[in-house]
Parts: sequence; structure tokens; C-alpha cells
Amino acid sequence: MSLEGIVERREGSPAGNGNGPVAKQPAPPARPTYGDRRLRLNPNTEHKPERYDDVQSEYDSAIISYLERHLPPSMLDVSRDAKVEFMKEILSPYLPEGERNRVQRHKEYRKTLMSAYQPLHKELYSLHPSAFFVPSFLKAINDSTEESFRNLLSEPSPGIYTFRMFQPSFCELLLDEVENFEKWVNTVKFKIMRPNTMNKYGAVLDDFGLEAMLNKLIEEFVSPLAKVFFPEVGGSTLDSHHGFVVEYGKDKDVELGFHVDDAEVTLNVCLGKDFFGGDLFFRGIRCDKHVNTEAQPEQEILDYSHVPGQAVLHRGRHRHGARPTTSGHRINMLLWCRSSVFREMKKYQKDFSSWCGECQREKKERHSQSVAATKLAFFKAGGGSNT
Ligand SMILES: O=C(O)CCC(=O)C(=O)O
Ligand SMILES: [Fe+2]
Repeated sequence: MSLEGIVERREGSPAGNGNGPVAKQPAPPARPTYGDRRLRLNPNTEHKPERYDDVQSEYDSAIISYLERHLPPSMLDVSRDAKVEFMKEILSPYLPEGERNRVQRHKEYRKTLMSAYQPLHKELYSLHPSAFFVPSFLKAINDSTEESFRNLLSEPSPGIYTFRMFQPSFCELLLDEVENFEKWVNTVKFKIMRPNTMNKYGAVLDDFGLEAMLNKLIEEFVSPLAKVFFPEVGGSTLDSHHGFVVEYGKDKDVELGFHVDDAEVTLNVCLGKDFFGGDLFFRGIRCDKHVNTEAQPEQEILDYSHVPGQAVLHRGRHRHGARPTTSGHRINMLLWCRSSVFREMKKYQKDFSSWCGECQREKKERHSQSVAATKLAFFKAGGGSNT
């Protein structure tokens, strides 16, 4: 969806098709008019958009919030409902029919689930930083400087950051809640959607009420890091997410194949419990075109062992997988953080050498070839001789 596109489509929409009289319609209910209805091309960065998490619509609430900054000035002071109605109308042509139906069905699924499931630990459903996070993580985010982040993190391989994040008591509560949710699902025989195409076990946290808490967690605690470490892949403009848990062990998933995430930035935190194996393996960052190319042995190969409470933060395009969990039970929380702005801009780009390891390698190779060709031409022309 292009915002430029939206601007153009809204201009001068005709009342009829120009082929004769327009059939008379019953008068529509009176609607307020808002003067100039054209969107701003550039967002009003001083305007703080409202949150629309509670709005029932086919669109992600983050997109509605994002669009609010583009509203014409006359629309900014109208009621929240009027803004929503206006923005839904603007967005409606941009979802293809199939996608619209899918999104609608998912909204209904989530609504049914949330109205039936009784949360066990209500305190998890809103963000309580001092109860959730370890003091070192809280301090680094509060200080919010690159130096404070660097003091907190380790970077065992370029672009992979690890740090202690959750309190053991928080991990226990979340594990308990997930277990309770799964028990309930089995008792009432509700067929739940699994987190993604590669996992048969696990649950989508957003689907049973944790979406608003996770939104806040990302906004206040992941985005500050993503802005500093991943600006070239939309780390400064994260605006939606997919939050879930994956489960490995006997009678669960065992391992996870080599893949990239449907995310710009991924936060992966181990919640527990006791387990052996399950190491993550990483093999370098790649764009779509280069996703199947070889890893560079020196720089791009890393194995990482999960530790409960500890987070790994990486680009979604950082290729990875998880080795078999050979005993015990491993549960990790994943936040796939996305940026609609980055995705839109990516459509118009071909060179991803600011983050793709293979684009970078090709660029370097082109550069050395051109330096070599220039040198050769220079010597052939007699340059550099002292005759
Ligand atoms: O099992 C893990 O820790 C990795 C999970 C993962 O990469 C994913 O769900 O995308
Ligand atoms: Fe992944």
C-alpha cells in the first residue's frame, strides 16, 4: 500500500461514471463534512496518534494509528469514531478480497477466543516493567544511550545481540498462563491456530489477550534497541507484531528448520523450563534474492545456547534454525516485529548492501574488479613508468 497512492486516489472522486444520469439513491444519513479531505503527503510528526487496539476492523490497529499522522488538519480534532470511520474508508480499496476475508475471519476467531478464555494471571495483561524485567535491562532502557545498551548486550556475531531480560518470576507466570490456556483449549476442544507454518505446538499470545501488553513492551523496550542497532531494516518504524510461544520436547516440536522470519526485527526470549539441546544456529543475513547463498565461514556462523530469561535480538532476515531439544521441555517467547514503512520502501529497492551479507560481498567484489581494471588501464597507458 502506497501512501502516495492513497493521496492520488482520494482526489476528485466523481459522483457518477460520466455516462449519463446517476440513478437516484435514497439520501444517505447526514454525515459530518470535514472540509479538505486530502491526506498529508508527509506525516505530522508533532501529532501523537491515538491507540486503536480496541477497534474492530480488518486492518491492524497500528496501521490506523500510523495513518492518523497523515490526516488533513481539519480531521485531527474530530471524534475518535469519526477518524476511524474516515480512515477505514481510505484503507478499504487496499486490501484484496481474499486478504480482507482472511483478516476478518481472524478478528472473529480472536474475539471468540477472548470472550471465552478466563486469564489466570491478570497481572500479565498489562505491562509492569519492574515486575517483568531484570534491573540491568530496565536501567539500560531508562538511560537510553547507545553506551548504556552496549554495556548491557553481548554481540557474539555481527547483528546478533543477547542480554538478560525477564525476571524468573515473570517467566514462571507466563509459562503458567500458557499452560492454563492450553489446558482450557483441550478441555473445551477449541481448535487453535498455531504460531506459524513451521510449528505444530505453541500458541499465539496476541490471540488470547496479550496483544496490548506486547504492543507496549515493543514500543517502550524493543524499539529503543531496534532504532540503534537495526535502523536500515525499519528498526526505527516498527508498527506491528506477531507474538507467540514455541514449545519443544518429547511429544512437542523437536527442532526448527533453517528459515528467515516474517519480521524486520525478532526478539526471542527463553522462558524455561529444564532442557538439553535446542541451540539456535545462525548463518548470516540475506535479502530475498540471496536467501539460499552460502554463509561466509569466518563471520556468519554462530551457535547460541538458550538460557531462561535471556533474550536474543536479531534481524528477521538473519537466517537461523533451532537444533533438536534432546530432553526436557523448552518454551520460548517470540516477538516478530514489523515495519510497514520498511516493507513499502523495499518494493522499490534492488540493492540491500546496507544489511544483506551477499549484496555486500558482491558490491565489494565489483569495487575490487573496477579498481583492478583501472590499475591495468593506467599501466597499459604507460602511467607509473619512470621513463
Ligand atoms: O526455537 C527457537 O528458539 C527459534 C524460534 C524461531 O526462530 C521462530 O519461531 O521463528
Ligand atoms: Fe525464527
